Order: sequence, then C-alpha cells, then structure tokens
Amino acid sequence: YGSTRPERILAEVKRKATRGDARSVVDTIDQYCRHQEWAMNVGDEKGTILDSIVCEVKPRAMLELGTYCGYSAVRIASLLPPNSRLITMEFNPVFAAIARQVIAWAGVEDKVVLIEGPSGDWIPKMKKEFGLTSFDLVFLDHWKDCYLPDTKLMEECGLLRTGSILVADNVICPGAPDYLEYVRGSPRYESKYFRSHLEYTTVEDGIEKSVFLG
Ligand SMILES: Cc1ccc(Cc2cc(O)c(O)c(C(=O)NC/C=C/[C@H]3O[C@@H](n4cnc5c(N)ncnc54)[C@H](O)[C@@H]3O)c2)cc1
Ligand SMILES: [Mg+2]
Repeated sequence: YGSTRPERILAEVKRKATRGDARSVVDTIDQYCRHQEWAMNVGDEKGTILDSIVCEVKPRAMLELGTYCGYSAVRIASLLPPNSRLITMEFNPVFAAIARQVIAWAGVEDKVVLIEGPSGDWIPKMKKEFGLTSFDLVFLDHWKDCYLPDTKLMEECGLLRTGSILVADNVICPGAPDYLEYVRGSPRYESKYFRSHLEYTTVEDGIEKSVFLG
C-alpha cells in the first residue's frame, strides 16, 4: 500500500475505520502500528495519559506541535468541549496532507486547524492570525530539540498564561534533556513526570506535564 508509511497508515484507516468515528480511527492506527509497522504516534498507553489531562483541563484553546499523521490530533479533538479548537502545526507537506485526510475521516475537522509550516515561524504569528490571548494546553511532540526553543518562544510571545499546561511526549525516549532540565529547574514551572513506555514497545518513555506559573 502507498509508498510512505503515513500513506499506508491512511490506507488502513480508510479500509478499517468507521468514517466519522474518531475512536475507531485511533484504534485502527494503534492496531496497525502495533502489529504491522511501528510509527511514532503517541500511542494507546501514553495516549491514555494525554486523554486524562485533556479531560481535566477542558482547554478552549489548545496547540499541538508536530501533527505527523494526525493520530493525536484526532485523539485530542474527540475529547474537546464544544467551540474549543486544537491548532496543530506540521511542516512536512506530505505528512500534513495525510493528517488532513485522517482528521477528516475521523469527522473532527471542525475542531482542528492544521497549520502547514515550521513552529518557529508560526508561534510569533498566532495571536494576530487567530485572535488568541493564550493557550490553555500545549502538546509537544515534534523534533525533540525544538521543545525548549519553542517553549521559550511561546513565553516570549505571551502565549502562556498563569496555569497554562505543557504536555511533552518522549522526554525519555528519544529524550528532550535540555527541555526537562528547564521545566524541572525553573521556578516558573511546576513539573510532573508520568512514567510510561515508548508507543507499541516495552521501552521506558514518559510524558512530562508542566504548569506555567507566570
Ligand atoms: C533513537 C530513537 C528514534 C526514534 C524513536 C521513536 C520516536 C517516538 C516518538 O513518539 C517521537 O515523537 C519521535 C520523534 O522523533 N518525533 C518527531 C516528530 C516529528 C514530527 O513533527 C514534525 N515537525 C518537527 N519539527 C517541527 C517544527 N518545528 N514545526 C512543525 N512541524 C515539525 C515533523 O515533520 C514530524 O511530522 C521518535 C525513539 C528513539
Ligand atoms: Mg512522540
């Protein structure tokens, strides 16, 4: 099927998932990536941790950095209260095109805005482009060496308010050591580690939840 892994994932979603049913899209991708070919989705185990934080925060405005195939965008969007919005950024046009179709198949396109471009360019434009004051919740799952610079950029652009929450995937594997040191060492963050495993494996990984204190 298809020439790239994301294309094969999309083909599987169209073949197996029920159109308009976000949960079936999530489950289809998890099944495929666990049993056919691994892919870097946050996955079912860490996804459950992410779900609990989204349900606790009930964000009106949420940002995701690194859409990839749209797995976590669908997972998050399916939990968002009415008139809430997930803005997700993806700079690879091939991945963005696949993600748009996965998001549409799941029937959550009215809750998701996919921005095609680098986070570094778009973060400074968010307030103006989207009439935003700040993000209630941010999910970081893009290149791991972008976590820290983008967090500092969001601070500088006034996109974080007292109580804004950052949720970072892969803080152990592949790891984001500079980001971890920052959020755990800074008096401006209250940070907590949720131990888990790298998606679809038994390798240790985890999610870091950091509350911005202003
Ligand atoms: C050694 C090793 C390798 C891989 C693993 C396994 C493993 C497990 C995981 O859960 C992982 O998230 C990852 C991982 O590397 N994720 C990077 C994800 C990038 C996506 O985000 C996109 N993107 C990257 N930077 C930006 C940016 N600035 N602006 C906009 N989009 C960006 C890219 O276009 C991709 O769509 C890896 C574990 C250990
Ligand atoms: Mg990840």
